[in-house]
Amino acid sequence: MAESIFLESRSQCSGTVVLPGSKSIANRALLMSALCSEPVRLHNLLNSEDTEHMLNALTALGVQCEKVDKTMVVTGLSGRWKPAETSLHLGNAGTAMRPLIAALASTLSANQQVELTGDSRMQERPVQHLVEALQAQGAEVSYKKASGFPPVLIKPGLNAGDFSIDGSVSSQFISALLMALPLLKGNSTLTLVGEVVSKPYIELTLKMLADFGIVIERVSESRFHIKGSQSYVSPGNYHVEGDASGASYWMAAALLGGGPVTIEGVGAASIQGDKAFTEVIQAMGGNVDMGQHQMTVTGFGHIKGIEQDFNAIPDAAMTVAPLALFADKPTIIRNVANWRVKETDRLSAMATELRKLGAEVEEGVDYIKIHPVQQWQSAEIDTYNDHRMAMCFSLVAFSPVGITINDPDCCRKTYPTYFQEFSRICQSY
Ligand SMILES: O=C(O)C1=C[C@@H](OP(=O)(O)O)[C@@H](O)[C@H](O)C1
Ligand SMILES: C=C(OP(=O)(O)O)C(=O)O
Repeated sequence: MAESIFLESRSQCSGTVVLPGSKSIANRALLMSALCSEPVRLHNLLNSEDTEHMLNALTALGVQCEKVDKTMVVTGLSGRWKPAETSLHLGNAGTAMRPLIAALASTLSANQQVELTGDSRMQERPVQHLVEALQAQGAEVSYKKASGFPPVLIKPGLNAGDFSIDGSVSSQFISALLMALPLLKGNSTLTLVGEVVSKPYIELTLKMLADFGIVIERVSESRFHIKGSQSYVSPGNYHVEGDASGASYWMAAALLGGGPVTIEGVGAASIQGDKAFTEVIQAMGGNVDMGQHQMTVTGFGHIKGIEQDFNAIPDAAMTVAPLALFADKPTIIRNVANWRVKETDRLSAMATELRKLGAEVEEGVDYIKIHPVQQWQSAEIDTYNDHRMAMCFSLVAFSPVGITINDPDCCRKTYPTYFQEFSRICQSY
């Protein structure tokens, strides 16, 4: 794709979008399948940079991943990885890095060691809480560069026992432990400490673990009992539902462009927390007709500013920012401090780029307040190698001035076909 793309001013959006598979579900399903001993046929697996990294890593560990028609057939090794020593490059895929740290620490056998590394941004994204939780139970995980960040070297040595994990920076640390601890010899407990963020992703992990035959006993909101020596059991076939975070852009486009837009792949039956973005769309003035696995969104030409705690849906929350530019009053996106440790510092990047359009923006430690634009300025938007920055700012095409987006191709992390789809359903007349 071009280095930048100019999206001319649009006024309408209608049609049907079939969502690609969810990144969060795809990378969990790949890892869980790799931990089975019988094949799993994964349907509607997302094909994107983040899933490529997980697939390549599992393949390097000896897992057979074979594309048969539209299905990915994964034949796992129950954690009996093949190489004695290897280094795995995981790009900037948090859903690969964090779960693999814990899974490998739990399964490597004597004389095996694995280095996990990633791109330059991954080397700035924290893993300290997870690594400390593992080290406290004997894991040999060491930092190869900066303390607290990838790359890490993992050796065997982790024991079952009483684990405690700080969940205030990333829920991925908790998901990682929930997936890994059942593999240890011996029973464990897991206690969550700190103000846990992104909670629905923990529920997603628990639901998927149950689908793969793993039993986790939740004794309270923040405490789990986890039996050891469990085996992941192949469900045979596993369907990856559409990406609910990706759906947020089409819901927003329908709100701005009137709709109706039918979004297929996510509905009331979804197991992803980001389906709650439908409530945000309604609060901002849209209508959502929910089916079990799809929805239809309509807008009415009036967008309401909102103030809300978005801690539970940090990814979809970014989509509120471009909508706020068109609203009738200021919008405040609250409690999103961990935006700062994702693909880029999203609070800072969002404030900088929104201001280029003529918006008055206040950036707090853990919030952003966005005033509606009075006078649109045409701008060239930088995307910071952050797929969500690129996808969010496409929505500014509904302004009278259109929008230029630099490096739109960074959306390949989770949604490679995004801009083709955008041009297909968002029209200029
Ligand atoms: O577990 C997951 O699949 C994810 C959890 C969230 O991260 P944090 O828990 O770090 O907020 C989310 O932002 C990320 O895109 C995917
Ligand atoms: C934070 C994100 O990704 P990751 O899975 O790398 O954490 C995201 O997709 O918005």
